[in-house]
Amino acid sequence: MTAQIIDGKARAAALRADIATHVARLSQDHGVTPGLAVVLVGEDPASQVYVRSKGRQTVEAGMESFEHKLPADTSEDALLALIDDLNKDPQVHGILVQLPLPDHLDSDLVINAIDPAKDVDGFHISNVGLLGTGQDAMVPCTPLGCLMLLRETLGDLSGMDAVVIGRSNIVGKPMAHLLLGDSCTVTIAHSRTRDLPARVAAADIVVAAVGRPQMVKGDWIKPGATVIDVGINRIDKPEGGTRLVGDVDFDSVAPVAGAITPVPGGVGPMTIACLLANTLTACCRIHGLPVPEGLTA
Ligand SMILES: Nc1nc2c(c(=O)[nH]1)N[C@@H](CN(C=O)c1ccc(C(=O)N[C@@H](CCC(=O)O)C(=O)O)cc1)CN2
Repeated sequence: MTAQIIDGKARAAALRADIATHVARLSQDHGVTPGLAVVLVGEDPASQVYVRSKGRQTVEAGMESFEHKLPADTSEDALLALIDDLNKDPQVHGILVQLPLPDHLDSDLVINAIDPAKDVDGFHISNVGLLGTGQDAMVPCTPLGCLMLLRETLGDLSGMDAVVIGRSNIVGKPMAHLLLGDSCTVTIAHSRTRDLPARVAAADIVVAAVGRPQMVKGDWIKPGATVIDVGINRIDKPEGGTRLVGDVDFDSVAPVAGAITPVPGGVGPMTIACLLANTLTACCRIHGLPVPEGLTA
């Protein structure tokens, strides 16, 4: 068996095109343009790339982009004051603070200062609680993107056995809640999990979000399973230079799995497309307008 390659890049492009259509209609019919504010503290090179992509794709979708780039030594008070301004700004419907923040800043404190209605990352404790109790929440972008890819690949997920490897607040935990919401039987595995290969071998769906390059091997995988690789790891190439790999050993897993996301070009592009989806959702909710179908969990 050779796995179907799940083309996240193409799926993300289609989602962005759909969002752009809705944004144009929103402006025309209601005179409202969704606005996304992205806050970057410091000069982490990867974060700079992601923030640039977010700004570009926001504008391409017809939305307003507000970028706030702050020096690495920005104080917590200054950052909280900026968030307070953005919470009050009627042009801003979505607020995102790029992570990781420099060590002297308390991420939880900063995230929980964002108005939950504008929390397009879905990291605010209110949105975490709403998702955990099956209510309408802003859903974290990466897990939302994974869910969209899974539904498109498999259709109804009900009754399937899913393993989520990784228990982060950004991916692992919300992913598990989303799969549970779609009536999967969910195992959350982590660094202390005993006999991880055996647990993975029992799963119809494997979501790897552990941050360890090529950890999940082909002989762990149930033949025909769907494998979603959230990892983005840069490793050295034997001939010099570097390349991106996921948390899944693609070469050994692809011949066994039924479907698999590549890295790059799988989950990553869906993260930013879902950020735009969440911004449109937040804008509609704030203005009391119906949220277009297909953007939320
Ligand atoms: N506030 C947030 N911070 C971070 C998030 C997040 O969702 N919210 N996620 C990650 C980084 N991230 C977006 O911010 C992100 C990561 C990767 C990609 C992506 O498209 N990756 C490409 C490869 C890119 C490359 O060449 O390096 C791919 O997988 O094809 C988009 C967004 C941490 N911080």
